[in-house]
Amino acid sequence: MSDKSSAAIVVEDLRKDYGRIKALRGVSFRVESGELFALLGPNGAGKTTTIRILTGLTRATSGQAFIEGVSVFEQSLKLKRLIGLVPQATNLDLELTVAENLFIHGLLYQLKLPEIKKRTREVLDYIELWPRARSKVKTLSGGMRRRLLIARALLHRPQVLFLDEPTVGLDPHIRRRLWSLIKRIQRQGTTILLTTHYIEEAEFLADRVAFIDLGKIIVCDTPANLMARLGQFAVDFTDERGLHTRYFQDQDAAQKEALVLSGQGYAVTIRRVNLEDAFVSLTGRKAA
Ligand SMILES: Nc1ncnc2c1ncn2[C@@H]1O[C@H](COP(=O)(O)OP(=O)(O)OP(=O)(O)O)[C@@H](O)[C@H]1O
Repeated sequence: MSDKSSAAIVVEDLRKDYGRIKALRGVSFRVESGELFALLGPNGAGKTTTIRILTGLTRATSGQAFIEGVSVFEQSLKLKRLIGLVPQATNLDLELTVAENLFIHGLLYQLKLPEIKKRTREVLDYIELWPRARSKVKTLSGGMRRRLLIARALLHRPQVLFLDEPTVGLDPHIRRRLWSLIKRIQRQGTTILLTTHYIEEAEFLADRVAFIDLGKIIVCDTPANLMARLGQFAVDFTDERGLHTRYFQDQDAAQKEALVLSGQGYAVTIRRVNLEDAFVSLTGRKAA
């Protein structure tokens, strides 16, 4: 086995059964320090289960996991200080203000009062919500609440941040704003593991992507390598059975194929290969 202490996250053969449901069937991966790693997969693939295990919210049926060399299963208190979690559901106290929500989190993490005050200002400035510090959370928009969840997860300066479907249900422009915030957090040295079923989110954000389906990782690589497996160019055409795509390494070959197909009367499009092509060809279905 590789050295556990040099990676930010090491996961070895994780299995999780919920009764007869096998949510995870032997998941293994490694995330290097400072890396942004995406678990990409359809609903029910096992993404949230993986995050819940790695953040100590659920016990695995078997397997091992280490964060910064700390055993997730044996050193849960030490683990808590190392990690921050942005859950899928907005579990903020809606009746309390933005600052009060952060204050409670600071108390739970046993931060000293001056530290809580200082960090509240810092994280709210960081996510551009300081002017709303005294607003009740129920008056914030969905995008603001999502940013506040991120600020709360960063309050105690975690080394590893877990983001479970961080932009689900948000407008495209708010999603892009969150993407740049997530990139900024990574640039400041935080290791990030995020789950998503949006392919473009993984393609845009992740240094490496693991495709997960039915509780197993199918493939794990950089977006560029995953796409290069298919080629550089895709030729789409439609017939009575639906949409078909053929892949080519060079543009000339793609253009030749497109000419042949359009000569046969098909509507044809040539485009660059994207991560969705890689996902569909590996899993045989769409992520979302
Ligand atoms: N508490 C639970 N009890 C029983 N089955 C569960 C429980 N939590 C998850 N599952 C099942 O485990 C499998 C994996 O679920 P999980 O929530 O990890 O998937 P996911 O990839 O995060 O999907 P989603 O994007 O919908 O959250 C699914 O079949 C799900 O129904």
